[in-house]
This record gives sequence, C-alpha cells and structure tokens, in this order.
Amino acid sequence: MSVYAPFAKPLYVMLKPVGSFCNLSCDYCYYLEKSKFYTQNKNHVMSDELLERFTREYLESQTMPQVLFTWHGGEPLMRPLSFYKKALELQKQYGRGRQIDNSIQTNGTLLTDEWCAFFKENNFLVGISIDGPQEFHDEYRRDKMNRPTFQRVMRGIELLKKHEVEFNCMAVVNDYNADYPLEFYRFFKEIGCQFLQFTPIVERMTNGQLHPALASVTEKKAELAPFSVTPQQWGNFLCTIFDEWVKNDVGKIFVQIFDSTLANWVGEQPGVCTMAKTCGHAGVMEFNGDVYSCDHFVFPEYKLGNIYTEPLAGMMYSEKQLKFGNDKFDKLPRQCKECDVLFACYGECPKNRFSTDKYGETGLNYLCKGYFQFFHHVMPYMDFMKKELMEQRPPANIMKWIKQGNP
Ligand SMILES: C[S@@+](CC[C@H](N)C(=O)[O-])C[C@H]1O[C@@H](n2cnc3c(N)ncnc32)[C@H](O)[C@@H]1O
Ligand code: SF4
Ligand code: SF4
Ligand code: SF4
Repeated sequence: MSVYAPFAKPLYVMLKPVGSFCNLSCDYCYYLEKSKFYTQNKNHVMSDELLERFTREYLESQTMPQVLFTWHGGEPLMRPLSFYKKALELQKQYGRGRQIDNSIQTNGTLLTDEWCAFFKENNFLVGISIDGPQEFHDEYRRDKMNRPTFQRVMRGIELLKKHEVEFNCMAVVNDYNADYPLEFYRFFKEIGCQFLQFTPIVERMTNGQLHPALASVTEKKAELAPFSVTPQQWGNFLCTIFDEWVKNDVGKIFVQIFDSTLANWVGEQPGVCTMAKTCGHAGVMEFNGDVYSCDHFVFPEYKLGNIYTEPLAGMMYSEKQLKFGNDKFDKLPRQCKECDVLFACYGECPKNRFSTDKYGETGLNYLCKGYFQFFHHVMPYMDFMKKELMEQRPPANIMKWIKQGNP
C-alpha cells in the first residue's frame, strides 16, 4: 500500500520576536528597514498570545517527529529571558513528546552568563554574527552610536565557550573583507569556531540612498550598494579558502558552502536553500503574525497572510508559496539551463538575479562569474570526495590524496 503524504517535509517558519528592532545598526543590514512596513505599530514585540497561537499551530501542523524553532531578528536577545522560558513551556505543552530543537541567531553583544547558562541547559544552537578579525568586523558592524562592536561580540563568544554552548559563526563577505580570505578563515579557526557560514553581501539601493533604502528585488532601477562583494572577489575568496581547507581541515572545520557543494555533487539535498534546485521551505513570521515567503523577501508583495486569519500550513503550502519556491528553477535564464555546473549552483538565490546572461536574457545571478570559477575550481576535489563517500570511506581522505601529489 502506498501512503500519500503531501507534506512529508518539515514545516519551517522562523520567528521575529522583536521584528526588525536591534541594538546595532550594521550598514549593510537588509532587515533594519523592515520597520517601515510597520509604522502603525508602536512597539514591535510579539505578544504572549501570539507566541502561544504560533507554537500550537506550528506543532500541530508538523508531519515530522523533529521540530525546529528559529529565533531571528532584528536582535532576538532584545526580548527578556522570561519570553524564551515561556516559549519553552509552550513547546512542552503542545509538543506531545516530539523532539523540539531551538536555534537563535544573534549579534552576540547582549550575551551574559545568564543567557548562556539558559542556552546550555536547553540545548540551543546559537548562531553568532561576526565578520572576521576586528578591522573587518568593525568596518560595518557598528552600534546605534556608531561605536565598533568587535570586543563585545568576542566577549559573547567567550561566554558561550565558558558555558559550552554549541555555536556557529555567520560571517558576511563584503567589498572590504573579501580580499583577505586567509586572514579571515584563519581567524575563525583561532577563535575555535568549527562551523562556519559565509554569506555574500549583494544589495542594491535606490536614489543613491543607502540606509534605510536597500532596494526591493522587484525594483528595476536600483544600483549596486558599495559594500557589495564583486563576482570576482567572491570567486577568489571561495577558491582561496577552499584550497586551505581541503589540504588541512576536512572533517574538522565545517564550511557550509563546501558541505552543500559536496551534497549536490553526490545528489543529496544541500543544507542551504540557495544551493537547492527549488526553495520556499522556510517562511518568516513577524512580531504581529504576518507570514512571508522568505527572510530575504519580507516585502508586501511576498506576504502570504497573517496567522490570525489564515492557517500556517495553508500559507506555507499555498499555490503562491509553491510558485515562489519553484520559480527558483523555472525562472533560470538560458545560460544557467545550459551551464555544466547547474547541478551544484542552481543559480543561487533569486534575490541576486538581476544581471543579463550572454543571450540577453534577464535573471542571471549577479555573482555568476564567481560561482562558475568556484565550482570549476573544486571539481577534481569534489569528484574525489564523492568517490570516497560512494565507497563508504571518509571524504577527509582527500588530505592524504593531496599530499601524494594529486590532483
Ligand atoms: C539580519 S541578522 C538578524 C540576527 C542578528 N541581529 C544577527 O546579526 O545575527 C541575520 C544575519 O544576516 C546577516 N546580514 C545582514 N545584512 C545582510 C545582507 N544585506 N546580506 C546578507 N546577509 C546579511 C547578518 O550579518 C546576520 O548574520
Ligand atoms: S545586528 Fe543583525 S539585525 Fe542588527 S543591524 Fe546588525 S545584522 Fe541587522
Ligand atoms: S529566495 Fe533565496 S534565501 Fe529565500 S529561500 Fe529562496 S534561495 Fe533561500
Ligand atoms: S554558474 Fe552561473 S550560469 Fe552556471 S548555474 Fe550558476 S549562475 Fe547559472
């Protein structure tokens, strides 16, 4: 007998418990300006009632035994600890024995012993945003008084380590730090971060205004923001770090884009939406219950509805959201459809597809040249690691293979 399970995928919606409110004011931040959609609301705080409604519905809509709650922002540590204690109580109440995990994405500046003890006790995975060594980090990650934040973030990381909280580092790659890949990579190793995620900054702006005016993806007349990384920088950055990683650190340091590339090489699902064939599996719920297609598409035209008027599962499995996710593949321009590394790249994120391809079709990813360089550069290594995996040997064998003079 076959079982029809249309939703045999986890339902995943990230939460914004303080909307876009934040104690910092990073120049490149795409989320700060979202408050302009909520000028009617005096305070951008998720009520206990909404928290309960979401928790109940989110848990009831799940078709998988494991459920992940992700706390995001703005800066989610601007809510007091009592809010998260309440959230855990509700998870227990409505979880009916399911395994529930929590992750939180933070700038790390507000961490205290008390927060870290709580995260440890409740098994939170903490994502910390840090853009590399002090000089790089402080270039754009500054507080509302324009003061640098590196020291405060490092203090937070020390506290996480002291309390043995599991954490990973999220770093953006921009015009300023992209030319120093090795300094950047070695820094993360030195501070003891094993799990790394690099995100390229690609933003556009309108009317020459930087902040708060990052341009919507639908705006045609937008210029590139000066802090964006160039395709060449991005390609060189990835290739240089890959070369260092593949010789020394496979199986010790986990770099998300390298892992996802290997996953695509062997035909598994990559761990990140940008490298997948289709997307749209991760929605966002704002402090007032509005649900959007994706964290990078919090614009009125991508609103799926509000949890007070529409069921969560209905919004996430709606035609509109399905189309949003399928468009990632369906709208690829001809150059991508013919590309020999399409299976690894899939045109990356649709938010970055504002260039024109060699046939004059729109919708080519602005970073195309960088990705093309990277995927071609890693080909022999990925082929080797794929072979090892297929024969049930660890991909880390590649380090020995390289020492023997390969490829
Ligand atoms: C918007 S923040 C929210 C959570 C928290 N305030 C933090 O900084 O980690 C989430 C992540 O997005 C990254 N980010 C901010 N602006 C970005 C942009 N324009 N492009 C890509 N990533 C960006 C941040 O560095 C951070 O790692
Ligand atoms: S700390 Fe996070 S939310 Fe705040 S401005 Fe920086 S990137 Fe944006
Ligand atoms: S639009 Fe980009 S960030 Fe959003 S889900 Fe798709 S690939 Fe991921
Ligand atoms: S490398 Fe360029 S052409 Fe190839 S799939 Fe990626 S974006 Fe498209």
